Parts: sequence; structure tokens; C-alpha cells
Amino acid sequence: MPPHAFAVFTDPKQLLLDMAEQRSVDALLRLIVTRLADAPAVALARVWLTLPPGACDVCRACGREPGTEPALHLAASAGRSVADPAEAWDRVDGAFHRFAPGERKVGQIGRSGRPLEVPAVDPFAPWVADADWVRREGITGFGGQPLVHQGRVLGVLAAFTRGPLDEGAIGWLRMVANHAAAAIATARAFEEVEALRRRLELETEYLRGEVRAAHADGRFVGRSPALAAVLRHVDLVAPTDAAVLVTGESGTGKELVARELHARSRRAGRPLIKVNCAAVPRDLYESEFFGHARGAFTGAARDRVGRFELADGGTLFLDEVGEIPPDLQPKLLRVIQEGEFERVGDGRTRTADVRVVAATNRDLRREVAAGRFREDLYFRLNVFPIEVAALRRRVDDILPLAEHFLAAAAKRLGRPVPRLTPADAERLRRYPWPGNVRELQHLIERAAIVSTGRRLVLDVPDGPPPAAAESPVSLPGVAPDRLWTEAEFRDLERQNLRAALRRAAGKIYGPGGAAELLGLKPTTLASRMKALGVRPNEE
Ligand SMILES: Nc1ncnc2c1ncn2[C@@H]1O[C@H](COP(=O)(O)OP(=O)(O)OP(=O)(O)O)[C@@H](O)[C@H]1O
Repeated sequence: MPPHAFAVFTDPKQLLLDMAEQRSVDALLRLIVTRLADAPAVALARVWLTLPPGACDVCRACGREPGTEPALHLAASAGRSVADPAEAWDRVDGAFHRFAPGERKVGQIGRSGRPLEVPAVDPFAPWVADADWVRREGITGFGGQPLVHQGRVLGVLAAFTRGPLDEGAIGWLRMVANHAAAAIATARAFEEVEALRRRLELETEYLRGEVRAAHADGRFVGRSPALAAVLRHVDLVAPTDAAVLVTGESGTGKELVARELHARSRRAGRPLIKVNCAAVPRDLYESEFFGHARGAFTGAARDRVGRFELADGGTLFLDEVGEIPPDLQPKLLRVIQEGEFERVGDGRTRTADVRVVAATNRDLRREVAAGRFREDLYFRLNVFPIEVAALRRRVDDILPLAEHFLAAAAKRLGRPVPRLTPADAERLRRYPWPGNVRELQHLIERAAIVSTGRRLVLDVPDGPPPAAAESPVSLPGVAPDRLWTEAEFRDLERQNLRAALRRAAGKIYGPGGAAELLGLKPTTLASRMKALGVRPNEE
């Protein structure tokens, strides 16, 4: 079948080869419609995909009703207007975005699974949706093909042409549609594997955290007035169902506070479920929180229960709550206010009785002022605030904590507990602990491992005395009142991450890793690196 004067593809064989290379459905569909639209004879090329109710991002973004049955949703579009060359025909959210089964020509192709061609379009035919458009644009042909794979109609490919649509063109369209259906199935399989891999990573990280938490004895150690005040607040608010916002620098013990709140509440017999909001990939947020129905999106191989449902009757701990993307915040507000939510791709409204404890090391009020965090959500989360002070502000806790971690590490290693000398104690008290209790814990655990005799080999960095660490953060060479734009700030953060990774020779986790240098959780660092496009071993 050689290409000819009214070819719908300028180089169909190349297109078939290129299609086979695609690993994502979006890229595949864009490739098909743009190649079709490249042919002079094609005015508009479109692909609609069959999606279950509630699974279409475009419909969700436009606030359209999800409907009750699978429908065809426009997923890719390309073309050129001759009447108004400035008009964009690549949008997918217009009037013909969705067709129910059997609705108009596209819906008929979807329902019957059979092609429908109109070689010479009559603008006055009853099926023509917009006669004006057909005349204005000189549309003379329509070719619609079902995308069928293993007996299922995955979607519809359609081309509106200028010039008659002959057998040759229809033949190519058919062949491309057949290949497209197989390529969509393959790309979906790839996306599914990728989504499963990411989910597995997330689950592994979650379970690691749970194992760590189970190993820790969960006891609060310390004798500072600041810690005593925190425990008084925990006692006061634990028995109520009030939402609690725990604030404080990274590693100060916010998660421990959340666990204690749960343990002392009437929900203690039910689960405490944790979500590290910084570690959830952006496109998985909604499913992570609310669950999804099988087939709701590529990668959704089976129904999945979200964290809210898992926490029903118990407590949901939202760690790093400041990282929740703005588009998910209204949904979170709704479930906190009304206890109602829907799984992705499932129209049924569900309920969950959940107490929310959130934690953040960001200044959420500043995030609200900057428009990155909804004020109403902030007030909902912050019914009862608890602030955990940085370790350098409660120097009295340092030695009891060090002794506690030392005893625990020695027990794990099956060794006698080494002694802290007065000189060690003084070094520990003088160091400002930018990574707070977590940094102290890691340092002591390292020391316990390397110290085989009775004497402890402590490697405390030479830090400034605590008083110096109290001064406000300032960057060398930068005026204190210098303001940074968001882009500059992100760039600074990127540079900072790169510097830490270089110093740690690309290592993220563990002692001497970049996460430790920055006083961040490794999962938080990994997600920031992803968000900022930083790789571990860049030059
Ligand atoms: N007062 C304390 N007594 C005993 N262990 C503590 C205390 N405070 C913190 N820890 C331990 O220090 C480590 C860090 O604490 P945690 O994970 O609660 O900090 P966080 O503030 O939630 O950190 P991030 O902001 O990075 O999530 C944990 O292993 C925790 O058990």
C-alpha cells in the first residue's frame, strides 16, 4: 500500500516503527495524532480512550460528573484550522471530550467495535455535529477506527480529512489502529510495572519505618522543662479527638509525639497509620490517601484501600504535611471535615472515622501566606498545636538521650555498655545538633559499633557552642534582608543538595550519607531530589 495523494500518513511505515518504541500511553497517542495531522490531507486527528467512571483526569479537573458506565474520553488531538490558523486543536478538554457508548459516531464505533467511514461528508447530514465547522474548514472525509485488543475496545482513532478518503487511506488507518491497540496494551503494561515498582518502594520504606518504630521502645527520654511541657500537652489532648499539629525541626521527635498521642487515646486498640507526604510520588497522592478501583489508571491492577480507610477507627499520622500538593488539599479538607471520600475511579462515597495528627518542619503559616497551603486546611489541622523544641534548646536532654541510645545499641550488639567520660559528655553538650535527636542517635549507634573495648570512641564534630547556633540562619555573603524568588530558592536548594551529594560521594542513606549531612530523612531527600531533578552522581 504505497502512500498516495490523499495519504493520511506521510510515512506510515516509520510511524509503525516509532509506535513500537513508546513506553507511555500519552506519548504514544501524541505520536499517532501528530503524525496523522502532519499529512496535508488530514484536518484533525483524535484518539479517545475507554475509561471507567471517575478515571478521567480532564473530567475531574473540569468538575464533570463521573457518570455511571465506561465512556470514551478524548486523550490526544492534533490538527490545523484553515479558517483560523491561530486556533489550537490539540486541546483535549473541549465540547467533544466525552462520548457515552453509542453516542454520535465515535460512541457508535466504541460500542460496536466496528469502523465507520464517511468518504464524502455532507455538512447537512443529520449526524454532523457542527455543520458550520465542517463547511468553514473544508472537511470532506471522516474515518473512525476502533482500537481493539484481545476483543476489548480500548478506544477510537478518528481522522477528519480535507479531500476524499479513499480505500488506500482507509487501509492505512486500519493498520495503524490495529498496531495502536497493541501498542497501548504494551505501554500500559510498562506503566503498570513502573507504578508497581514505585508502589513497592513506597511500601518497603513504610514497612522499614514500622520496623524501626517497633524496635524503638517508644519511651520519651529527657528531663528538660521543654520536653516535660510537650508531655503535659500530649496528656491533655490525647483522650480527645482533636486534630493535632506537631511542629519542630527534622529529627526532634515529632513522630514519637504522634505515636504517644495515639497510644494514650481511646483509639489505641485500632491502627496508627502513617503517610510520609514527602515520599509519595505526585501522581499517586490521591490513590495513596483514598485508594483506587481496579483499572482506574494504568498500574491499578487491583482495587486498593487508601490510608484513610486503613486508619478507620484509629489515627492517621500525616508526616511532612506541608508537602501535600495544592490540588489535593481540598479533598483532604473534605475528608477531615466530613469524613467522606471516594476511591480514584470509583464513584461510591465512603466514610472513615479518623483522627488526624499532622507534623511538619516547615513554617505552615508562611506557606499559607505564600499561597502554597490552604488556610482552611491549616486551621483544621492546627486545632491543637504542639511544638517540639530543637535539641540545642534543651541541652538537658542530650546526656540522658545519649545514655539511652548507648544502652539500647549495646544490648542489640550483645556487648557491655561503654561509659561516657566527662569529656565526651561535655563535647556532646556543646555540639549544636542540627539533625537533632536523630543525629545524636546515629552518632551514638555508630560509636557503639566501632567501640569494641570499654572505652567509647566518640566522633562528635567540632561545632560552635550552642549560643552561636541560636543565631538566625544567614547565608555567607548575602544581605540578611535579601528576598529570594521561588525559582531562585529552588535553585539554591538544588545547589545545596548537589553539594551534599558530592560530599557524600553520591550516597543518600546511612552514616555520612547526604540525608544525614542535611539533617533530612533519606526518603524526604530522595523525593526532593526527584522534584528538583537532582541525580545522586552528577558532576
Ligand atoms: N525524647 C526522645 N526520647 C527517645 N527517643 C527519641 C526522642 N526524641 C526523638 N527520639 C528518636 O529520634 C529519632 C527521630 O525522631 P522522630 O522520627 O520522631 O523525629 P521527627 O521530628 O518526626 O523527624 P522528621 O521531621 O524528620 O520526620 C527516632 O528514632 C525517635 O525514636
